[in-house]
Amino acid sequence: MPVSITQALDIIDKNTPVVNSEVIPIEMALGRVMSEDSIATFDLPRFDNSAMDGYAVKCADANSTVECTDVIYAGDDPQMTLQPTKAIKIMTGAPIPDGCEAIIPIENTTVIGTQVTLPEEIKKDGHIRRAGEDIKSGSVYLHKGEKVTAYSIALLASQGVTHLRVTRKIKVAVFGTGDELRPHYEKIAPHQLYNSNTPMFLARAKELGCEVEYIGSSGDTLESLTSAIKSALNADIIITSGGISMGDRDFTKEAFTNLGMTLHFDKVDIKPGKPTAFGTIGETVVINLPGNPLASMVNYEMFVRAAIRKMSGMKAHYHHTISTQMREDFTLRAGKHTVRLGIFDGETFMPFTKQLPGMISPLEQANAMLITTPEISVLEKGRMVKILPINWELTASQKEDFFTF
Ligand SMILES: Nc1nc2c(c(=O)[nH]1)N[C@H]1C(S)=C(S)[C@@H](COP(=O)(O)OP(=O)(O)OC[C@H]3O[C@@H](n4cnc5c(N)ncnc54)[C@H](O)[C@@H]3O)O[C@H]1N2
Ligand code: MOO
Repeated sequence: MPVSITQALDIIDKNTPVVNSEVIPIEMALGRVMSEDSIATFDLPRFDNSAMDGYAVKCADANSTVECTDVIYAGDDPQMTLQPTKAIKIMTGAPIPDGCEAIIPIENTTVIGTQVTLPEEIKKDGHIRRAGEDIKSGSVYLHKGEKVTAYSIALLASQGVTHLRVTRKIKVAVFGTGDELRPHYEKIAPHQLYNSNTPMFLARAKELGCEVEYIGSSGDTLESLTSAIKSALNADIIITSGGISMGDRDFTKEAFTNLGMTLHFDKVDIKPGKPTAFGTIGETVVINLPGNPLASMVNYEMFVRAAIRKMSGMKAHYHHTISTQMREDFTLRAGKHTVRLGIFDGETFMPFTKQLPGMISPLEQANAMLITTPEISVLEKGRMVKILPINWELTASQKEDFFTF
């Protein structure tokens, strides 16, 4: 019995372990997932400072002319106190002197020699950046389970952090099965075909932040499959394609089971990609995808991506959708949970009219997919639909329903 897409995702979630962690320099941490919270050890900004090049003044001196003989630069440690009827010239980022109540930007003053005429009104705290207004000492500024971005790195650097604990890179091993498959760098006979799935799996795993090992392709015999699997067993995730339906030489599942794989499901109620299987050998996750390129890509996006996110320790590891409208009317065959690839243009979504499980070109053009429930046979122009983006990561920390019905 096939499991539903939702059941399949639940099973993957439950049976996919999070990889262990390592400590690395922040410069190397881009795209990794935080294994612990980062707690601020000091306020940011660290001290009250000026947001403008201008004058440190007192509010009571508004609408008068004050004397200025001192100047404070960024990086100075000013041991001075501002007195009434005086101003101290100050640069952006410089610590404000004691007694300073506001900063007046240079362009709002009139300066003649040491005499500075101030505006009619001075707002208390104007143009002063207060210590801790960005991050308070002791607060959590990055959370366990978050992906490290360029901006997380900025925060870490601003706290003087050199290293952080993140989950290690996930090791993915990929291979295709089928005697007809040949690597793209060889000459082939007219009855053979190039293995396009394996390079696709490999590139996609890299895009998703994994380390990848290319096992190439295995023949259709049990022996050949067993040897390919054995050389992949040090991986965290093994992704294969082909050899999993009803054909006389479809031995993939058998070869994995012989090597100790617990099979958690071997069919999903999804079109295309019904023969998708998921198992585990110890801590290693195995996903057998169908050989048909479009079916394997769709189920990679649906299931492999979910497993990678879960394994990486991401808190927001569930698929997240965009709600949009149909660009034009679209008819499809009812009766199945169907995935349609298409293009989201920022306002509307339009599925491709030509999409068959063996095709490759739609994979390259699509940037999103839509999943319909069995009763749907037509999607009218303007109808609200939910889509899963392919080209960018949109994730949720709560499980979400992503079907269009
Ligand atoms: N009697 C039945 N036949 C089939 C069923 C079924 O339920 N009953 N399901 C069909 C469905 S749905 C799919 S999908 C395919 C899945 O088949 P396999 O996963 O066993 O894949 P293969 O038979 O090995 O190959 C299918 C197709 O894809 C091409 N292929 C395989 N690997 C690659 C690769 N690495 N790169 C490019 N192309 C690849 C292969 O040459 C075949 O054309 O089964 C249906 N049949
Ligand atoms: O999964 Mo198959 O590609 O549905 O025909």
